[in-house]
Amino acid sequence: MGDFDKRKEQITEELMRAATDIGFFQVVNHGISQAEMDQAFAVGHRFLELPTDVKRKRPVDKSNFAYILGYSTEDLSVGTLREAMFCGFDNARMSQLWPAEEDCPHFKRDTLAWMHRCHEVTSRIMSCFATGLGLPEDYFEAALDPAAPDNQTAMFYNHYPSVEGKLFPEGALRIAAHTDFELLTLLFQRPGQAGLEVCPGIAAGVSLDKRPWTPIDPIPGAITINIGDALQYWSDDRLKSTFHRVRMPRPEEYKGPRRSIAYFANARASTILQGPLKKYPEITFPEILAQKAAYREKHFDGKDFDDMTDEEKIQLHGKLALGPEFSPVDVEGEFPATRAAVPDKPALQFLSQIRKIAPIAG
Ligand SMILES: O=C(O)CCC(=O)C(=O)O
Ligand SMILES: [Fe+2]
Repeated sequence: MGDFDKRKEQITEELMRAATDIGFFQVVNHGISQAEMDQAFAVGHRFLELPTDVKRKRPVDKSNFAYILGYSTEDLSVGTLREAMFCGFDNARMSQLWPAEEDCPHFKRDTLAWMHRCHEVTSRIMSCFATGLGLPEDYFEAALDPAAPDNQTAMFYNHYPSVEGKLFPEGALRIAAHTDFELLTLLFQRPGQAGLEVCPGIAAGVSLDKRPWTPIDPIPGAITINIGDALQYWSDDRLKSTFHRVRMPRPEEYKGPRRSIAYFANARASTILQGPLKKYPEITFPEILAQKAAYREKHFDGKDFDDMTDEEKIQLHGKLALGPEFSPVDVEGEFPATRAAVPDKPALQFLSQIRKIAPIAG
């Protein structure tokens, strides 16, 4: 992305090609230095290495849709955990969740500075997508505004504990196959800590494990970027939200702790999403989640996302995130398609089940 202003047209073309085809890509010369990335990992470390009781002073807050904040551990398959600190921009909810200065000096200052750097990259990429979709280049800008009280962007400092010496079944995963819900994910990986894989081109009727998974190995200095469900919706399915997962290390691979940072850029809760082609009805992000939740209740009897078969996951993604059959009518009865009528609770339950957030044991 170097010489962005001069090369914007070419960069837009390349980003559109990657996003309309695979939906996952890596960018370099994006303006964030290796030193800044290392510093961000160090800040995340500084918090995640605190004693558990200190971290638990800022327990995860799931009170708002997909926008979860605070310290969480997730109970994943085979008894492994991902622990993470979820941070938002400096709004009312987040203000309760910053660690105390004496527990983790400068965490808030450093994290916010880092999130603003991620916002700058996001902003440039989204301006390219706006142009590529035939919209004014600042089309997405207001939806991403870090200062808006209903901003829903979250940045995760992730830690997947070491699996050294642990036994796990073949095919075990550190994160099961899923698509991201939001607009755009910026993922920062550590060299030598592989495991992320993608499976583009999902179509209902084809099981995930019957399709080839392609590794997205860390490239020093690069940012791995993917489209989320909300942007697929907002782009009339032109930009693709793609299934991905993190697999366990193979016998010959590094098995120590795995760290990543994920910046989930999201539209403000009040943003009305509808693509220029008007393929789908106007909707807000919280409503997308409510629709998914209702669909899941109706068709999968409230089944936990991690317990779904691949086929069911694909169905849920295809039908509701966004596939051609998407329509509020899918959930008629339970969810009138009026904005004010959509309750937030089912979406919330749905999300917490998908992410399987559970308090740390012991
Ligand atoms: O940690 C990673 O490499 C991927 C994380 C991820 O896919 C997610 O949190 O949605
Ligand atoms: Fe993801």
